[in-house]
Amino acid sequence: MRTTLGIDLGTQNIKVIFYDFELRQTVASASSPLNLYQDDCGTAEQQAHWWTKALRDALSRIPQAVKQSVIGIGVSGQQHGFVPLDKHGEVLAPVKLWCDTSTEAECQEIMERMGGVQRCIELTGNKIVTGYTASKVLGFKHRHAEQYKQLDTILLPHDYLNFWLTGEKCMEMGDASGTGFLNVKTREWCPEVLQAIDPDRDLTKCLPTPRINNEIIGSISTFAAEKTGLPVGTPVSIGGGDNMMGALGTGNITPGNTTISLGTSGTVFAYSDQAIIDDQGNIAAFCSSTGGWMPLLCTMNCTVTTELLRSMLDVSISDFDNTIALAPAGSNGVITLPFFNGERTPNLPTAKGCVLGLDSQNTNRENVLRSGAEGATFALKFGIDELHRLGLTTRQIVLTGGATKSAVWRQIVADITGVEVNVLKQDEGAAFGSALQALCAVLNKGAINQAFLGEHYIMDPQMHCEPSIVAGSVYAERYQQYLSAVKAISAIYQ
Ligand SMILES: Nc1ncnc2c1ncn2[C@@H]1O[C@H](COP(=O)(O)OP(=O)(O)O)[C@@H](O)[C@H]1O
Ligand SMILES: O=C(CO)[C@@H](O)[C@H](O)COP(=O)(O)O
Repeated sequence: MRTTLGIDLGTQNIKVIFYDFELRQTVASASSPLNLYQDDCGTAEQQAHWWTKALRDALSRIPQAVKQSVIGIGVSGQQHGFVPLDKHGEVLAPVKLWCDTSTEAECQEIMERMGGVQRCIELTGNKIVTGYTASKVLGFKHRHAEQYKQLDTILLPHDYLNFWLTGEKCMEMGDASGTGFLNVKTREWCPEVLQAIDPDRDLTKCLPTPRINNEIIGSISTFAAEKTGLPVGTPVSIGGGDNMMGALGTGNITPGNTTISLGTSGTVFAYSDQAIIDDQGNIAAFCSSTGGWMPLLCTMNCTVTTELLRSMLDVSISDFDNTIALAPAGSNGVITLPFFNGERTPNLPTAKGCVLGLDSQNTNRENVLRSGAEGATFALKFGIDELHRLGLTTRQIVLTGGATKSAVWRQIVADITGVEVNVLKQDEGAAFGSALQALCAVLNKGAINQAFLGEHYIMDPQMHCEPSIVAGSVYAERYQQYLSAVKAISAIYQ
């Protein structure tokens, strides 16, 4: 048996999958949950050592024979988080995550110093929105002046795991494009943003050069081998942001494909062989990890919404589908605006979740819970519309992320978007993508192409969903109501 290991550092859990590339199947997998520290000022943090502990925990449940079969390892991770290291490689502070909105004032401060939002988009391809790394670095400077002086290296979450596994500090172009300080057109750090963060210091000295090739960055150190049971010397590929690895793991490596991820965040993204810059700033102009670009819309409240409602309504995950199946498409008029953690798109960092349309007849668990899944999906339908506005097309949607396991939610995606939905047999897109990247790095000289990978993308016919015309017409009307409701509450939360 020969496998590659894909590791995905998500927000709610870390997953490991061992992919037997000869049999084309996952032979072992495990996940371990992660805590998240949040407060009512928008803070969302994790400790970097929680990640390594969870990784060790997940790997401890994999048989040693499977671990010995690994010929390459790839790491995927939640984007944007800021891991500040001192010169000894020690982490200086808790990691502010992609969903931390506490540095919204710093987003504004950076863009004002750069000459405004449009200038920022002109220089980097993106505006600095809540969650991107740039504002977290300035927030760190403001609030932890002493530790900021000791800042030696800026890493992103998956870079930190790479560092822990191999001792190498590096960055990958796709994940680097989510910092806010990369010019996505030239693929170089943008001096104007870095100076807006700190005019007195050359922050490029804290940044590893972003790498564009899917190369091997190092190998499992003796230290990491002792902690994890992985064979010392196993090659580790560069990895990438979870959406970039999700693109690779859902076959989204050529134009014309669309992926939706139903995870803690909701994302919708496409592949493009040229930079797609949105002057309205709804679609992020990220780089892909496969040499192109990855226009993406991210919402901060996808399964966040269903988890909160599920917990309030006391519905177990195994009863989730049965419960929401009791409500019809459109949830009998209940509409949830899912902004429980504030929101990035629409740009409403201080917004709150709102449940609208309740009356004496429709106030029940099934309508409210289903409206949560529908609201989170309306937010992603907006992403599809925005991609179309920028000239991209959608032939099919490949779904990934934890909630892909919900058959009812899969159908909701097809019905709201009006597009057929497919799921790969290897449905853990980000973990699978990093396992495939490791495979390409070890056996295909880093080249990622359909010719080498095509045979690994196997659709699961049982997960396929065709859009329903009847449900689609209910949703078309409800979507317009959703958009009007977002507009109405924007006035309250702006
Ligand atoms: N059967 C299911 N039905 C609905 N939602 C599910 C189901 N299984 C998992 N989920 C959701 O998926 C979430 C985890 O998604 P995942 O993509 O792993 O998140 P992340 O990568 O952000 O940590 C869970 O918290 C849960 O809300
Ligand atoms: O911020 C973004 C994308 O811009 C998020 O998609 C994060 O990358 C977190 O992903 P999940 O934990 O939901 O997988």
